Amino acid sequence: MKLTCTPIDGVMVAETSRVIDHRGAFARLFCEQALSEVLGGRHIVQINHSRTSQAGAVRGMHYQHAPQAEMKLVRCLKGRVWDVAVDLRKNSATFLRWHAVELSEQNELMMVIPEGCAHGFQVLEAESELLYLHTALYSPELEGGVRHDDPVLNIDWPLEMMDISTRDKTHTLINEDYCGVEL
Ligand SMILES: Cc1cn([C@H]2C[C@H](O)[C@@H](COP(=O)(O)OP(=O)(O)O[C@H]3O[C@@H](C)C(=O)[C@@H](O)[C@H]3O)O2)c(=O)[nH]c1=O
Repeated sequence: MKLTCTPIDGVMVAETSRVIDHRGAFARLFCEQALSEVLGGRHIVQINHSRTSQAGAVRGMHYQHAPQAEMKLVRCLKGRVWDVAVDLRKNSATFLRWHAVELSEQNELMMVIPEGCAHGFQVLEAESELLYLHTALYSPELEGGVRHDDPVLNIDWPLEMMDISTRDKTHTLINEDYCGVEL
């Protein structure tokens, strides 16, 4: 797995590849050893999958608060998505900056999103599927969110935004008192 840094500390892109032969293909989706530098002692404790029907649909921007703050590794198994990480770490040099990468079935990239960064995505092709690897258990009471259309973040979304959940439409907007996520 080849790892590439992004302008946001800890947000990384891992390149993977599949082996193709006459029967089809074989791919390694996760390797604790190859990702040991990224994981830094963390362990994958939950694997989730989502399918999103409509192109243009946006999910996010989500994170979990301590003590269940988590690193997520995200890849697209089917279709194409515009995957976005937002830095919410209060003392980070890139506080409130975002970084986006297109993830697709073809490019086989995996986005690494560390604790204190929110994650969201827009589906570029109908019926796109994502696979998530998580380093903490799902804890609904510790979920946090920021708005995908928050003017302070000013995230570029390639398509018209649609099919957004009620929860995602109602995350609190960032104001001048916002001081970020404590880890
Ligand atoms: C995230 C999650 C949801 N659920 C349930 C709650 C709800 O009934 C249903 C759908 O949940 P949500 O609306 O939160 O699904 P969704 O908006 O797709 O949530 C996901 O969004 C992206 C951006 C992420 O980064 C993920 O970590 C996750 O937060 O599934 C679980 O049982 N386990 C989970 O880990």
